[in-house]
Amino acid sequence: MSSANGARGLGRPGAALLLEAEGLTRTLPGEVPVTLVADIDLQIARGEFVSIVGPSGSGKSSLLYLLGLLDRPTSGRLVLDGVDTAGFSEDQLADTRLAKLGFVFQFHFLLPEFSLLDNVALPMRRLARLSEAAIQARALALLDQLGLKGHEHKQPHKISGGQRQRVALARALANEPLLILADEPTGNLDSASSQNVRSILRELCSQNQTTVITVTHDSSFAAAADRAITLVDGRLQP
Ligand SMILES: Nc1ncnc2c1ncn2[C@@H]1O[C@H](COP(=O)(O)OP(=O)(O)OP(=O)(O)O)[C@@H](O)[C@H]1O
Repeated sequence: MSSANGARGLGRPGAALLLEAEGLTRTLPGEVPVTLVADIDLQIARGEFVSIVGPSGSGKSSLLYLLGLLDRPTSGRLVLDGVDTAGFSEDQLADTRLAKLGFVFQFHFLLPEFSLLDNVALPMRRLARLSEAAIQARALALLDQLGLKGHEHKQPHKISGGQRQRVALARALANEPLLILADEPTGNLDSASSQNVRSILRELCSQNQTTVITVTHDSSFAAAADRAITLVDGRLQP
């Protein structure tokens, strides 16, 4: 991990840019408007592993939601994979999230009535790029890769918390995203499971050139990242 924030430049000079934010600001309207994040300038390269750190309430999740197209900025620009997202309709945002992004949250958000296999297959079925046979084969391969072979037909309540988080990770990887956004992905896990999820994310970056941005309070996570960026009161620290 670099010691400096490197917030305004790429963590890997010369690497291709995946994401660029310029003056990104999100204010909630109201009698007293609340600014969640302000004037965020940030460049993230393909294959970079970035962790967002900072005190509670500093705007980390708000920034992650903006970068993941789950929320819209009130001002500023966000370019993802060479495309300015400013004029995107809700459908375009949803399509981009489905095709290019993968999400992992502190809570797994697996569908309880679905098998693990169907949970992982769901984003691929929505994207509809593969045949049903190929979708099932890929879901099985991902579950296998994440150490869940033999559990495919179980429902999420039949496996452990660490296993559920690995299923959530398999689901996030289903459509081969360019970028994984993870909000406290190890927040509910014991230390062995945390270590496991952390090394899987680290490997993804190194082997597949998948970019990972994670919000974390876990100092081991921040230490495993290529770069940590720090938010205080909604602003990036230089
Ligand atoms: N919908 C909302 N309405 C009002 N205030 C909000 C809303 N969402 C977030 N905030 C406030 O915006 C600030 C940033 O919140 P955010 O969740 O992004 O911070 P965080 O750094 O992720 O916090 P934590 O580490 O505790 O999860 C906080 O002060 C929070 O209370």
